[in-house]
Amino acid sequence: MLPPVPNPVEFGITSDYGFLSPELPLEVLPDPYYAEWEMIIGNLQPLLLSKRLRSIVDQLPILSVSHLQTDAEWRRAYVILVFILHGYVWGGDSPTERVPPQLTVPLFEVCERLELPPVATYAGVCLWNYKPIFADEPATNLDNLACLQTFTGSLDEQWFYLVSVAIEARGAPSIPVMLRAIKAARTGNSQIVTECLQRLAETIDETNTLLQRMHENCDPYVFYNRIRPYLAGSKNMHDAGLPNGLLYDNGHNPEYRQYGGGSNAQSSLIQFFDIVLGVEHRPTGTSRNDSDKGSEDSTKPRNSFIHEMRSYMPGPHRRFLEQIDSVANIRSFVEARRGDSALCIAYDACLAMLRVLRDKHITIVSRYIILQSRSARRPSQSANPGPPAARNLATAAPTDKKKLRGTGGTALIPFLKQARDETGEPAIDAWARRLLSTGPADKKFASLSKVGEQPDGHLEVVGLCGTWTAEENEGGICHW
Ligand code: HEM
Ligand SMILES: N[C@@H](CC(=O)c1ccccc1NC=O)C(=O)O
Repeated sequence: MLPPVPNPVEFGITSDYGFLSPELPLEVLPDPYYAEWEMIIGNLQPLLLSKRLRSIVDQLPILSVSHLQTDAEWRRAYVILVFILHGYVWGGDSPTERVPPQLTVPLFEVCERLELPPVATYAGVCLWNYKPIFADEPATNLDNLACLQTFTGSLDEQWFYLVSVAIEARGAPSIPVMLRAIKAARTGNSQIVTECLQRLAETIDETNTLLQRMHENCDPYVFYNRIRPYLAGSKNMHDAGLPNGLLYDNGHNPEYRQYGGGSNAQSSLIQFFDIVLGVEHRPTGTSRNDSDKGSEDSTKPRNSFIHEMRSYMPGPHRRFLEQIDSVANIRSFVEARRGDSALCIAYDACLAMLRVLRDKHITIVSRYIILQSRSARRPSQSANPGPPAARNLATAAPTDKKKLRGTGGTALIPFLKQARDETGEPAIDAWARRLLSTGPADKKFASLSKVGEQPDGHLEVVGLCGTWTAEENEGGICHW
C-alpha cells in the first residue's frame, strides 16, 4: 500500500502563495494589549539609532500570549519578537548575550506554538513579513511588494527579503503540479509526468530570473555591512563575541542556547524542488563515491545542514516536506524510462535549471559576502561606521576565506558548490558526457532544438526554457 500523496492545503500551503502565509500577514496585532510591542517594532530604527532599544525592552512588562487568537496573530507576534530580539542582541556597542524575560518568555511560547526555534528564521523575515503595495494588484509580484519590518529601514533590506518572497510566490503553482506528477507516475502516465516536469523547469527558470534581480536594489556593501549582521544567529559566533551563544533568561532558569541565523536554506520551496526531483545532498566533504551508491534506502547519509534547516521551518511545512520525501518517485520513474526522450529531456531541464539557480546563487554569494569581506575595514578606519555590534560583526570576518561562514553557519562556498554539484546528477551528467563523446544530439534528445559543443568548447543547449551555456556560469563553476 503506497502512502497517500499529501494535500498541501492541510499544511497551510496554497497554489497561489505556496509557503508564504495563505492570508496576508497582519500589519498590527489587533488587541491593544500588545500596544507596547507594536510601539517598539514601529520605532525599531530610531531605537537602534539612539541605542535605546535595550533599555526600552528592559522596562517592558512581560506580556502574556493569551491574547493571541488567530494563526495570523501568532505569526505577527513571532515577527515582532524576533526582530526585537536581533535588534536587542546586535544593536548595541557590542552584542549582548542575555535575552531578558520580556523577550524570552513570550518568544518561547510563540515558538512552541509555531514549532520554530527562538531566532529570526526565514519564515519571520520573509514568509510572514510582506504586504502588497496596492490591494487591487497581484499581491506577490515583485513590483507590488513591500516589507512590514526591517532593521535598517533601507530599500536594500526590503529588496533582499522581497526577492525571496517573489520567488516563493512564483514557485507556488509548481507544488500542485508536482503532486499531480507523483500521482501520474504511480499510474505510469508518462505524458502527464512529462508535462508537469516541463512546467516545473519553466517555473525554476523564472525563479532564476527573479534571483538575478537581487542586484537591482540591494547593494552588496549595504547588505554585508549594515543588514547581514542583524541576521546572525548564535551558533559558531565566538569571533563575534558570543562564545556560548545566547543566554535565554526566562526569569528562573537562564539557559545558554545556540541557533543558526536566518538563511534561505530554510526555504521549503527550494527543498521541495530537490526532494520532488530526487536530488540528494550528502554530508559536506563526502562525494557520491563515499556513500553506499545505488541503494535507495532511507539510511543514506544526508547533507546534515540542509536537513537540519528543516527544523527552522514552520512545523506544517517541515511535515509536508517529510511526507513528500516518502512519496517522491519521479527520479526512479525517469530512470526506468531512459528510452522516453521527452520525459528524460523534461527531467534534465529541471535539473539544469536548478543547477543554474545554484550557479547564479554562488555568484551572488561571491559578490555579497566574499568580496565584501575582503574590503571590510576595521572600525577605527571606517569613515562611516554602521550599527556598532553589527559593524564589529562585519569587520570581525576573518580575512581567511576558508573561515567565512554563512548566517546559517556553513563554510559558504565549499558547501554551496557541493549542493550545486549534487544537483546535476544523474541524468544531465550522463547525457552531457554522452554528447561530448558521441557528438550532437541523437534521437533521444530530438525535442531539444539544438544541443552541441561550440567552437570555443562551451556546451550550448537550446531547450524547453531558453538557451543556456556553460559559459554563463562564471568562473568555471559549471563542469558540463
Ligand atoms: C544577497 C543575497 C544572498 C546571499 C548573500 C546568500 C547567501 C547564502 C549563504 C551564505 C548560504 C549558505 C548557508 C548559510 O550558511 O546561511 C546560502 C544558502 C542558500 N541560499 Fe542564499 N543567499 C542569498 C539569497 C538567496 C536567495 C534569494 C535564494 C533563493 C533562491 C537563496 C537560496 C539559497 C539556498 C537554497 C541555500 C541552501 C543551499 C542550497 O540548497 O544550495 N539565497 N545562501
Ligand atoms: N545565508 C545568508 C543570509 C540569507 O540568505 C538570508 C537570511 C535571512 C533571511 C533570508 C535570507 N536569504 C534571502 O534572501 C548569509 O549568510 O548572508
